[in-house]
Amino acid sequence: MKRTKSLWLLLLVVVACFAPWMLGNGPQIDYFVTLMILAVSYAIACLGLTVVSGFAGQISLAQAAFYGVGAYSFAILLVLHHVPYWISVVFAILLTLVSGLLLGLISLNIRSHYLALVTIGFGIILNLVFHNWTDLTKGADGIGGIQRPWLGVLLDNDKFYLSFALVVLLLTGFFIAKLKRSRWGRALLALRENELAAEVVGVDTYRMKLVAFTFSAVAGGIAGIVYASGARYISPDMFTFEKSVLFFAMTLIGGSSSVTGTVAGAFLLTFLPEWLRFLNGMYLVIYGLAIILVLIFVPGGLSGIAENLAHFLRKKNRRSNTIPIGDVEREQQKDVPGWLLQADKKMFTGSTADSLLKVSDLVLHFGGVKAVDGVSLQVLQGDVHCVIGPNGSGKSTLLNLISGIYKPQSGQILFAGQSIGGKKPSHIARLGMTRTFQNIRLFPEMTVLENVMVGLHTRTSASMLQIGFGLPNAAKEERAMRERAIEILDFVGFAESNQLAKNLSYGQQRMVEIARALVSNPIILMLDEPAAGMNEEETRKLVHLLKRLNQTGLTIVLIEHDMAMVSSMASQITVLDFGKQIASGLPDAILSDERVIKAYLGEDFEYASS
Ligand SMILES: Nc1ncnc2c1ncn2[C@@H]1O[C@H](COP(=O)(O)OP(=O)(O)OP(=O)(O)O)[C@@H](O)[C@H]1O
Repeated sequence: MKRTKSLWLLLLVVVACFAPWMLGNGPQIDYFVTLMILAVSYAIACLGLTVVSGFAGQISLAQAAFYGVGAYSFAILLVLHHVPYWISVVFAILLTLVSGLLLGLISLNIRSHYLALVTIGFGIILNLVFHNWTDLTKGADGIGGIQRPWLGVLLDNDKFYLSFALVVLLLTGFFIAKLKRSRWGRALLALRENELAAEVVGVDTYRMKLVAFTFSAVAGGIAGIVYASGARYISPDMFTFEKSVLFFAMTLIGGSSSVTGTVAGAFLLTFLPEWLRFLNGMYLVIYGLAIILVLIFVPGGLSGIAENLAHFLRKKNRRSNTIPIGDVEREQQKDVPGWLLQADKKMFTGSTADSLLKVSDLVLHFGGVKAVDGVSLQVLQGDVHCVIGPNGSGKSTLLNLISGIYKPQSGQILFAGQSIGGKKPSHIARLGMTRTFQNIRLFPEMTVLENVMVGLHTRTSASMLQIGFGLPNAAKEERAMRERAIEILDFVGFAESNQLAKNLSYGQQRMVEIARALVSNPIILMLDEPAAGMNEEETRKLVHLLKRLNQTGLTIVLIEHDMAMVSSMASQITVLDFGKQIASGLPDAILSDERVIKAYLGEDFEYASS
């Protein structure tokens, strides 16, 4: 498979090197070659946008600014300061990297349309710099006499330069395509799909945003260098806000998270105005209208059309092979994956007698609402510790505090002896505490397998460069991740994992969320009302699964209203009411406690000790 992809790349590089020479000669061809060089540079810039907007879901309207930073810093060094060609290239890329990092840092806590506005402002400021810092940039006059790379005479020929630019585009495209199918790509997609869920399974979303902005800036910078060297002249008019909008439109029309789609979109929107020129004054209207119609009627862009077609053809020939969620017979025959066994967890925590999780006097008030008001509890290794209480009593808030979603106003949370109060959710996940949500939070546009593989982000380490350049250790790690995710999915009852998470039934989605939380082999699994919305059969399977997991030594914190489930599973119970803990201890004592019956269980509750 890997060899096939490398052969494809080689073949395309060969085609890119020779195709321009097949074009013949003449002024029309010269113009076509010039446009092709422009389109290639646009496509590289748009690939950067694919990473930040398509993968990571961060709206960026500053891509023309990075295109400009790359072009200007390269031209200034090369032409005005006579720095050698490749040293100018390296410094120009480093400068765009820094500017991308800067925009990323500015944008960390800003979302949606506010983020779009910030990126517009960033782009406008840089364009003003290109225009007005005349000592540095030569202002509106621009910089001319930009040379081409080292093959001198040969690259002076536009056709040869086009071959060179096409090879740069191919390498960038392959690098990004590889990235998309890796731990980095999945983490970026998870950030786009559900930022909170990504954080809770261990993806450091701040870091991912910085990575996305920096990567997109570098691609923009490379594109700017390719353009500047190709056109031999640059001026500020080339790097305006309108150009950023054009890049955005190209990416959307192509299909924002598709590499081939983005490249197709860039070429289409570069050549479309030329094809429509016969319409004279009307061509811009038709061009604009065509873009609007595509965006309205084909929201997935060109790649969306191709995907739908492929999906339709595949569906025609396929039977569903997803194992129904209630298939307990099958589940009982499945072994618990070896890596989920207790030995690992003992090693991590030392003694089994220690309390794994200790919460003391935890407080979080929302204005006048005392959501959590001085709660203390201890979870021992191997426990199923249930937290129960009436609606609004503070159970989810307690879990949000423990998993790092909220910062406590006071009190302490110790996990395996370490204070974790106020730490980021991704940090807590890395330590070995994972969770599911009351309202399921999957990554809907990702497949079941990808959803679960995101859960392994904290347990893997291949760098972007190792992945992009296809180094063996990265490929090996990717295979191991895939195997492990398939193993845990198989264990929870999924034989087929290539469907999108959004297409699953409610009960199946719950199971995928649990598999995603389990795949990193956590020390504690925290579940917020996992049986909510499940039918009897699904709940039965869930209880069976959780019991088996607990038997492997997995410690479970369970918030649940289903008292049959609580009674059958709990080894300890904590009861909350109005944010206060009204009882905590063994199930026998708690479920027959007068205060608990009065506040929550009701007089009709009958406890059958198991
Ligand atoms: N982000 C928030 N901002 C303001 N108030 C909040 C917030 N989150 C929770 N609350 C309030 O805190 C209280 C406790 O809510 P919480 O969701 O923790 O209760 P719960 O026991 O999990 O309830 P349920 O069983 O219905 O899920 C409620 O009054 C709720 O309205």
